[in-house]
Amino acid sequence: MTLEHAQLLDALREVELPTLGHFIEDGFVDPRVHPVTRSPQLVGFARTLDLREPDAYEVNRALLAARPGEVLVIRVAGGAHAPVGAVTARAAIAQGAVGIVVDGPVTDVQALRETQDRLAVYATGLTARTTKRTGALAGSAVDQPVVIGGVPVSTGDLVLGDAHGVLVLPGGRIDPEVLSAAQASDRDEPELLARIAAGESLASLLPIGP
Ligand SMILES: O=C([O-])CC(=O)C(=O)O
Ligand SMILES: [Mg+2]
Repeated sequence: MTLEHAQLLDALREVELPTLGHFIEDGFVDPRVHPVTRSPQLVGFARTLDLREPDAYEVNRALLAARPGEVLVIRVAGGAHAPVGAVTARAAIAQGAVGIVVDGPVTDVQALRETQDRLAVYATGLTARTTKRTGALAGSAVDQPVVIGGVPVSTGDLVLGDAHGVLVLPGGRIDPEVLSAAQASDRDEPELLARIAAGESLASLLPIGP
């Protein structure tokens, strides 16, 4: 990872996702994929898994492929089986992964919360219906592009997450002007809030046109 790269990741860990929402329109995952853990801001590179069948062996293949700093991004066809729970989460952490995003449910919720400082987990909900050792996917699902909450994701895309949900940046890129505009907005907002709280005229604080 270059220094520039590391600085970008650091900046993305600091910027507020809702601030990026003022400047970016695409890439926000549908809010039905929501945080299951109370974790630090998530920033990492996607490692995708397209679970067309609820095949537990294929989940293990994705875990073996995961690299430090990655986020497992899993689409669950049918949305009824949990591919992630206590064992998966611990294995992901052992591989250095920083998050898991599932378009589908997860399980073992208590265990997921115990490791929430190290692994952010996003999902559509909870279920006790888990994956099975069927081998149905036979190694065909890791690194396949997926659509998660309406957003296409490929291995190597940047995945951001906070308490509000998940944002995907295709190709791991963000327009530097967008990032600096968001950083400036974050810097300026506390003063605006203070001025509103102090009773300053709203007409002078809230623009109503360009
Ligand atoms: O095997 C699964 O489907 C998920 C699970 O329970 C775990 O990771 O512990
Ligand atoms: Mg389990």
